[in-house]
Amino acid sequence: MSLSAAARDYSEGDFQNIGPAPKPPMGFNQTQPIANDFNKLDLNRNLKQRSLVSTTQKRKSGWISYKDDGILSFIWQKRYMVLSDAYLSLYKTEQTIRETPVLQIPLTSIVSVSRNQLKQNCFEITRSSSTNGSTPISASQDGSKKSIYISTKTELELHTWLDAIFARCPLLSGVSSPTNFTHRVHVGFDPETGSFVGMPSNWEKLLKHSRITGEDWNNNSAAVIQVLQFYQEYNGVNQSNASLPATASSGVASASSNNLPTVAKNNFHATLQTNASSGSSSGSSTSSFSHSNFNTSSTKTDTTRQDHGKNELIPQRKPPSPPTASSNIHPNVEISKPSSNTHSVKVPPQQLPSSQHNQRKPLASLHNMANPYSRTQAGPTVRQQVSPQPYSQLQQQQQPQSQPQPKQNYQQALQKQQQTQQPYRQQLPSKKPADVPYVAQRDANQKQPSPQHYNQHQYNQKQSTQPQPVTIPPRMHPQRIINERNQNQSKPGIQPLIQVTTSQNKQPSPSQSAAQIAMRQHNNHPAGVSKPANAQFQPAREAPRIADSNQQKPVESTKKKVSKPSMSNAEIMTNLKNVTFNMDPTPYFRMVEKAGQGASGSVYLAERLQVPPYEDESEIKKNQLGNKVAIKQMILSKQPRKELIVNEILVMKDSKHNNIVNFLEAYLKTEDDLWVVMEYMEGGSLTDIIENSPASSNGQSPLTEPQIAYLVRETCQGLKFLHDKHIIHRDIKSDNVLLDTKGRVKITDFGFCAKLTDKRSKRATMVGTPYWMAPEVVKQREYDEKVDVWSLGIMSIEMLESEPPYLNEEPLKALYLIATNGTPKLKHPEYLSLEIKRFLSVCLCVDVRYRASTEELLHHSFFNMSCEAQDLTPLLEWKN
Ligand SMILES: Nc1ncnc2c1ncn2[C@@H]1O[C@H](COP(=O)(O)OP(=O)(O)OP(=O)(O)O)[C@@H](O)[C@H]1O
Repeated sequence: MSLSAAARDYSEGDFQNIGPAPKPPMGFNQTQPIANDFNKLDLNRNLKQRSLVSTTQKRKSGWISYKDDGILSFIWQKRYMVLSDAYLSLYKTEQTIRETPVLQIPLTSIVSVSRNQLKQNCFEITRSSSTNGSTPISASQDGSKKSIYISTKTELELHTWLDAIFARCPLLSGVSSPTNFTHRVHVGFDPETGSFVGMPSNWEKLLKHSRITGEDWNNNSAAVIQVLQFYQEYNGVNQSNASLPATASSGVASASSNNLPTVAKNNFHATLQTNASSGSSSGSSTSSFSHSNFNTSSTKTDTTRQDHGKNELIPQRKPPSPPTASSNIHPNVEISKPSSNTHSVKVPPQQLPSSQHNQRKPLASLHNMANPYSRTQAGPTVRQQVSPQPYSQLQQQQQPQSQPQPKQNYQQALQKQQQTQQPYRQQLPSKKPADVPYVAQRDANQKQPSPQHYNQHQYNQKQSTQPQPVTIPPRMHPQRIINERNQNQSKPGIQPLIQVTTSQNKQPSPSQSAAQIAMRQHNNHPAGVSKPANAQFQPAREAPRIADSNQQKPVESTKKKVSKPSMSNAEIMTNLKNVTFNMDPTPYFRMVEKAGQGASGSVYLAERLQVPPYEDESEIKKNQLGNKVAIKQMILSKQPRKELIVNEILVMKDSKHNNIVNFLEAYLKTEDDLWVVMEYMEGGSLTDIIENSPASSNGQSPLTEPQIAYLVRETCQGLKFLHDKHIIHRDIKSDNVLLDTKGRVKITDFGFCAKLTDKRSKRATMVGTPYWMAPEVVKQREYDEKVDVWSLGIMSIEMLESEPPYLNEEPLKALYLIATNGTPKLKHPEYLSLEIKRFLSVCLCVDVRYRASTEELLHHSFFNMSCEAQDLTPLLEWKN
């Protein structure tokens, strides 16, 4: 098929989002309302005829310990307790329930049930002996009261017994005393007040600041609940999120997800159940709200089970950029605008999160800008089929891949780009894309897919509306989160990596042994090395980031709540000492300048002055003298998660690859002062490149497609290396990709890496940075290496659009959008080549089965247009 013929095959259905909206949670509220059973009580039954409890009548039974207040009151006896509609009976054994019980209490005689501290999981049942079982009396008619004490094995059993007894005793209110009670809340959105009603107060506060609207709620209330759960888990320990009121954070912090809030949505409102034991719901009220506008589709949803775990919000490196009017809303994302009759949440300006008051760069109007992607029209002629089948199969169906001829393609690409850019500049202001037939907007020579080739797996190409004047905000570093929710003392989320290496330590591999032995030897090395002249150099560790001019506040100003460490300090230090030299490295380096500021420490450019005394045993050779190195200095006592640092060193040490920042050595200068020496990447991070690209300032895409192809391919090679070792990076984004002056590209920041093992081939921990997170992570499903592929796709969008999708949104809203929108939409797909869109479609495929692996990606035709390393030089000029 010719390219132009293929172009005609485009239809409106092409490039639709791949994945369906997530199923809302279900399984919520397993407990039947007490009232249901209570209503079933038949008090007029002839109780005497029912002195023996038949098994069919039995409502609940089980072993308990029992003691009464009579002569045997000091003995706890094991009994089999049976609750029927009329009696609470105690039997010696389960087999004797057809015989006369040891004790039988008519439920009509029970005047109170309450918890008791006599024993663990104990409650007291008080009955009035003046009742005969047929004539209920009120508790106030007390004749002589008798108590028995019941103790259950577990707290849970206790609660289920209490609930069951309360539900069947006519003299009790039908509502147990608060033990493990739950709030049942009808939730809705009141368009008149512009606020959510019936929410637990902490959620209400979160929503208020999230820009999640009533419309969002209508569209997918389950997803809102899901992201609230997600968000509360990691914000539970977040004190750094300026956008959250303190009360909200703290309230959420204590929230338990035992009873998952889940939506069982009816026409007008959803019912939430939150665990009251959290205390976070105290401010919530049971209320109902209904409004005709909420007549949305009713969906019974499935529940994503959440486990308790540790959460951590890594400090915000830059606050999320503030939303400004409509301009910051992604043109393809429908977000209702606040108005009196819409469902938007009204947030008074004074209540806006502090981040929303941030100053912003002057913004360019899209109407006045040239092709925003400054793309090339060139591309290989190899067609790639994308259909709903595993990516590996898709690849086999493709035409054989020719060997990439990057240089040639790049030159063609540049040529075409020069030819095509100008027309776009002319075209944009006058023509509304929506008014122009889609195909007509594209280069007639550009090859087009047939609808069947794209099926659901292509990028959303159709512009539903005319592009709004889009403002490109200064790039803000978003929050990074880690939530090892399955973590516990014995099974911390990152432990596998450490364990693996520990076992490697026992049987060192040839490549490792020398350094390991050297390090061990030097662990006891006295630090009394004389300081050279430059040793007084003491970099200001707390200084604001210098390589990042957009940073609004010093990273140190955001505090992390220290979650319970998964390893003891001593264990961490032992692990750390195994991978570091225990000595003062100051004589060996000359600090040149500060190169950057991270959350955990400052990074310095340094020059290697001397070969340390362990030269024989290490890989450091004399010819490395004078070499530039990067030294990351960290104060250990300031690290909330020291094990992440150990993790990072272990991964780096073990990952020698052209596309991974090379770890050189690490020093424990003192017990508190850690220096990690690595190769210096003078080009800075990809984020810097994007921000400083000359094209961005013209309102164009910061990088060209050939440049993107090169950068993504290099990153993908590094990722493949990690994935081959079953390591997931989990925080792929432009901030974590560094360049040197020769245009070499390397992945860094391995603190969040996780190792997949045979036993644990999937992960379920919430780790990463929200905007780059794959939907399966947001939805707290199990995931594998392909989360990095998703993030790689998002990183490609950063290079096209200067920022990841939803960056202007509050993190909570962004999570909602990731969960519900699935594959994000491009701002201007019409200016992109088919290859990059195909590439993005296989990276950003919601269904993980159809998402490409890094191995598969490396054969993608998109990389055929890759430029050469030296072609990145213009992008690095800003550093000079
Ligand atoms: N090897 C390196 N060469 C040159 N510059 C580097 C190197 N490593 C880091 N930097 C610079 O230092 C900055 C901070 O790096 P770091 O890895 O500490 O960042 P972070 O990921 O934000 O923090 P952390 O890893 O502590 O959470 C980077 O943005 C980069 O500009």
